[in-house]
Amino acid sequence: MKKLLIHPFFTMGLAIRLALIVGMAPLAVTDWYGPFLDMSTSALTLDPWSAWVAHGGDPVAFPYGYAMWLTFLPLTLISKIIGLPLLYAYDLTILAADFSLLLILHQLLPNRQRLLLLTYWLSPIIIIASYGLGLNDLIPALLLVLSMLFVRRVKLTLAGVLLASAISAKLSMVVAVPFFAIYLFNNRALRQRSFEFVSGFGLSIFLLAGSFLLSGAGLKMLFGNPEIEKIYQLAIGLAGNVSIFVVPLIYLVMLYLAWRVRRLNFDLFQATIGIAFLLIVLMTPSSPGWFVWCIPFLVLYQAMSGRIAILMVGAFSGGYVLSTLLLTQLQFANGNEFALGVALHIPGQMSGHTSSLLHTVMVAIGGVLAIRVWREAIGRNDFFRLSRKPFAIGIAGDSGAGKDTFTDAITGLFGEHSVVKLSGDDYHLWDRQKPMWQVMTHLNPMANDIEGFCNDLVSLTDGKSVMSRHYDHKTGKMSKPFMMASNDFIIASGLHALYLPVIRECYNLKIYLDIDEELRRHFKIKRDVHHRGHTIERVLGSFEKREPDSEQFIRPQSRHADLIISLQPIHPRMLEGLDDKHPLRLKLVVNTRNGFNELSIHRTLVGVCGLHVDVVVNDDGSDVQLTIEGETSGADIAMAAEMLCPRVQEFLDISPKWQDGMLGLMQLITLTHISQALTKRFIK
Ligand SMILES: Nc1ncnc2c1ncn2[C@@H]1O[C@H](COP(=O)(O)OP(=O)(O)OP(=O)(O)O)[C@@H](O)[C@H]1O
Ligand SMILES: O=C(CO)[C@H](O)[C@H](O)COP(=O)(O)O
Repeated sequence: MKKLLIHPFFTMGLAIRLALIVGMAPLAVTDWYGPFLDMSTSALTLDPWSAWVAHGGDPVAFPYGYAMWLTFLPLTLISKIIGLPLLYAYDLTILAADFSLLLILHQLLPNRQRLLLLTYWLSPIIIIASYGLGLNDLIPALLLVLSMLFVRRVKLTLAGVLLASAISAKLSMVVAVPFFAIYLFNNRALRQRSFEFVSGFGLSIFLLAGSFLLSGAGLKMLFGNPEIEKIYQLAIGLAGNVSIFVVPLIYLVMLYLAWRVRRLNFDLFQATIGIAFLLIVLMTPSSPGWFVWCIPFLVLYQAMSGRIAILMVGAFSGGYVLSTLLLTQLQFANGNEFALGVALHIPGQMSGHTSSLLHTVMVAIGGVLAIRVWREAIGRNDFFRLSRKPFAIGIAGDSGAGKDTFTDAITGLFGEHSVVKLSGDDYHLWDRQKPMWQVMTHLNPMANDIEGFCNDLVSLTDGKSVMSRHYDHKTGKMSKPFMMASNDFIIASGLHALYLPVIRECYNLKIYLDIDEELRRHFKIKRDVHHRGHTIERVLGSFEKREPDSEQFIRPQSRHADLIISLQPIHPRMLEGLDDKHPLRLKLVVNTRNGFNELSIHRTLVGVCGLHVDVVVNDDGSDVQLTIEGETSGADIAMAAEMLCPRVQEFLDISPKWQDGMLGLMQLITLTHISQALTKRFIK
């Protein structure tokens, strides 16, 4: 923040603001807001609107709710006590809101001080609307952006309270509500907690709007405000009295498009609200203050897009300055006035034409900006791609290799709400007691409905639901069929998950679990005896019986994997005479076929997790082998993941479950590969 405040652009913007606060006396403040605030603080009442109208005040003077009034109250009261002109109390409140908005944008765009100061703090739209014309649109804009920041930080109750306050400050902010609803509802992780937002929003609306609704005069001022009619002005007349209102039509289309994106990320969320505001402002004879609503969104867009966007917003702002000054007079504190049309000797009608021409240019630039925002923030977006097609991971390996354990660990990262699991065990052709198992093992593809597995996988990757059954390892029987819906992530695991070429085609990432054979037998014996009700003799017998099928059908699948993960004991003979008192000490050997960022992984695993890592890379850099040893915690692995794959962080659950030790490292390595595969999908 220090960097922001000592930058010359900050000083320049502040000096301009202070000069305007001293030098200007905008009519909106001297004729409307100032007198209203003066009267409302002379005799404090909970219904200043009725008191104002009863004293013969202009009904258009303060058509806002409690949030707006309460924002101005403290400095108005203080200035009355210390005898400062009320105009300063008003301007300083605006300045405080303005500075707060700068700081919030700084939170959203850390390390972009120069750009932020150039595009926000020196924005002529903010300066002219707020300090030249005295308009108060910064207050609702600040509350709205603050609400979005708290949504991003998953402080949803507070976000709801702030959105309700933004609407109370200015009814137009209601435009953003459906976008909040779509964002929260379509994002499964947030949907679980959306009641927090709803309760904060509902309670605040009840308190802020409920008491306002009791004020008949307040309601009249709000709904009698001619500004509201502006959204109906652009209309296409049909037969009789019926017209199509263009602005509501565009707004509804925007809502539909946002809804169609099944899962919005934060960039998409703020981009859609920004576009909605931009289009509404451009398609109406909007007040100069309305443009202020778009500025925070345009700042975020300029940060994302770069130079051309900055130039376009600069041209847009230039058009705003000229057209506003042609149509609106500036009022100075010393009683002088300034009208650009008069200064340039442009006759009244001409200045209207010139202003309309400028507005047309602004609509053209604004329209292009809206399309660019849509294209860049929405088209080039991981979530958008994910929403079109789920991300499918295939995990194959022998019985007891750890497929279910690993699947559950990956699910813990994304959250049960975002994952659908397809298990090969559910496609065994027969229940446990069927005689067919005397002649065939589960490892034989013929003993499984691999076609059914494949069809269901294809349907799920196509976003369709499937009818599935579950094989219960306790009873050895299949469950009744049930409906299984597709989801953002599909994890298909099984003995034959990489067996058929057509199955392999479905995956974005193919993994083979190549666990050390002794370790696999150790894990399987423990699990089958303790959890699946088998005798030790039967399990030992099954190893011999299954070995030929394992060699023929299971192990060759590793050839097709992008990533082979092998859990091994540190010493080859460590499992002999093992007891439960001494924990197993394991190492992880990872082989990847598509090359990956082994140098940064190496650095991070050593630096952040304190592990020992060996790296072997083949000649062309495509095959990489990592051997990882040591103890590490889930918290350290989470930190490493933030550094190694920042782009996938917003795919993760609100509180992703990172495992300690080797399982956590398997999660991390897999996440780096998911990130890589998503990037590939993004480039294609
Ligand atoms: N990474 C791991 N760390 C510690 N224990 C593990 C790990 N992977 C597997 N295990 C142990 O091995 C046992 C078998 O794992 P799991 O049930 O996940 O294997 P599977 O491949 O799904 O087996 P199956 O195909 O027979 O269902 C588990 O009960 C678990 O205790
Ligand atoms: O190989 C297996 C899973 O991959 C199992 O052995 C198979 O599912 C049969 O299970 P159970 O022995 O509990 O009936």
